[in-house]
Amino acid sequence: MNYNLNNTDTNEQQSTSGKRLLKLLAYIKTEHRALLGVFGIMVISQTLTITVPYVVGYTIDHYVAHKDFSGILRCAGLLLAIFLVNLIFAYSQTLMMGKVGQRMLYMLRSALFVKLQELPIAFFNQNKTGDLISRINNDTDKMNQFFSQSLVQFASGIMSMIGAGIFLLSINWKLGIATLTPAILLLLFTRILSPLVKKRNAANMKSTGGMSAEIQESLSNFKVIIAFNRRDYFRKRFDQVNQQNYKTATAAGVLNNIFNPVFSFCSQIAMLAVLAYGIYLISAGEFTVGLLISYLSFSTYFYNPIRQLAILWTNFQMAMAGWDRISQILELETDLKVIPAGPAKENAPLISFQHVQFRYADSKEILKNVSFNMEQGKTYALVGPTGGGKTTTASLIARLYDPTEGQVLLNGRDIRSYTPEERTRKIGFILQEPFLFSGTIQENIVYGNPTYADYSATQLREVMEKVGLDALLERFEDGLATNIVSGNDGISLGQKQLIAFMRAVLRNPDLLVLDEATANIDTVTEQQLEAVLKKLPAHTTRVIIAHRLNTIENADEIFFVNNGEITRAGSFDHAMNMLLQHERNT
Ligand SMILES: Nc1ncnc2c1ncn2[C@@H]1O[C@H](COP(=O)(O)OP(=O)(O)OP(=O)(O)O)[C@@H](O)[C@H]1O
Repeated sequence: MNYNLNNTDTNEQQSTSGKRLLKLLAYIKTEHRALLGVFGIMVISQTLTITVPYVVGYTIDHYVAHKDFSGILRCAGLLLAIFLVNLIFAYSQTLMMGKVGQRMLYMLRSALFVKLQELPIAFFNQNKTGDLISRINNDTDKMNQFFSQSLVQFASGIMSMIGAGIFLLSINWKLGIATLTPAILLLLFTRILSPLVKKRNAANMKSTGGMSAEIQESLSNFKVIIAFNRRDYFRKRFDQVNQQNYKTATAAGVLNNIFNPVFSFCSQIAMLAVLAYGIYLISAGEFTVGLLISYLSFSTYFYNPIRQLAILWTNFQMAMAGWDRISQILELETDLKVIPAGPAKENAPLISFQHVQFRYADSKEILKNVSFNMEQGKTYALVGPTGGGKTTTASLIARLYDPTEGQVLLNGRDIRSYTPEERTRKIGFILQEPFLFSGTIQENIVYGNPTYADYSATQLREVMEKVGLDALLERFEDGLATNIVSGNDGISLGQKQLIAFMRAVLRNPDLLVLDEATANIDTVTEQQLEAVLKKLPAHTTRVIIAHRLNTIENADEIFFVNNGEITRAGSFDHAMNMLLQHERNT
């Protein structure tokens, strides 16, 4: 399945953006109370604000003209009251929307993180970590900025425009039309440019994601870069993505910034129209000075929000481009679905590959029509040349991927019919490069193991002594309390493999897969590890992938994995002959 987020068809993206917007509304639905509250406050505050120019005009025509100072004072008092109420309203709105924005940020980041936990390994193979981090950090923040800062201004701007528009048309419809005509041109201008603005902002976010991926890649490989003196190479690569980001940011900026001056110009033209036509109407005796002053204020109330809307529209476009990138992840479904369990075959082997074919996305066929069985309690070894397909076979046994064709059966039942919990309880997998997270060894080895999650260090040690893991624990100075820092060098690869080994054995699985699990371990420790393997319950099946041949000497059966085929290699000597034969032929 194609999980590549940067390789989706842009047409497909555009056609679904309406649906995505609906999904965003579904997210906002949980905030409906806060949004309704803010909206209510906004309606009152805008209604009050819109009366201000009218009160000013009325004061000029009725009190200023007749030098009625008490009337002027009463009006000034009324205006002060309106301003104070609006001050309180504005503060409450900002506070409420700030919280809505933060809650949205929290919700979106959680939803993204949960989704990432659900997605299969193929997704992580096809996408760069840096780009994913950029989506979780930067793109969600664009949405937060829009909701916490821009949405209120956006909505109150529109309300102010509607109110001012009504006043402008009702006071004098001819003057009203003259004032509003430039706004219609602006609307057309915005409609024409908006798709391009969104596209350029999306391109900019994509290149920010690319830059983040580049930084992540070079920081996580800095030792190799220094060891091979490849600093210049990576500097050039970074320079390329940085330049690309600069170009896309400039291209987006050119369009983002075009609205403000054009909008200002149109509002100035509208003012000019009001002044010219208004003065003409006054001289013809059809209008008063007070009304003209009210009119000028109303046109400001109409055009000022438009100018703000230009900026807010850009923020909206950026938020939407961010939302597109976020919802691309949220919409993904894992293709490793749990299917309904069919009847299990009786007396079935533990693992059975039936006509299995497999290819990675965009790769050639890695396994071609492969069939074999693995029985309970036996030890199997997978041998073969580098890149032959051993890890791939083990990954299919653990259902890290599904076969492209054919079936993998676990205890006679399609492996796809087991829930991830059932499957991981049955199958333990020690990867070539084990994953450890920051915490103590104890936390790392009871990871995902509910049986020992609440055990004290002493209780856990007792369990480990019974299965012979205590000898391995002694390799660490502070035993179970030894601190691990993920991604840090305080621990060797061999030590990491030991911890992963202890973690897998403690889960007491029916099937234990060791993928090069002893490749970085000294011979003495390897013997200790073998002793633990021998002490495993009789029903435990072991699948060992190893290049070091002594590791597989005691296997009950050896499979030779090469060129898409898996062949029973029979005895150890026969397997060695096959390997040697292969080396001679290549
Ligand atoms: N995530 C992936 N995406 C695409 N191709 C892959 C991926 N992982 C492995 N391959 C390809 O699949 C083939 C088999 O790889 P695999 O890791 O299974 O071999 P292996 O026998 O375990 O090799 P090694 O002994 O070096 O560990 C190789 O050609 C490899 O390039």
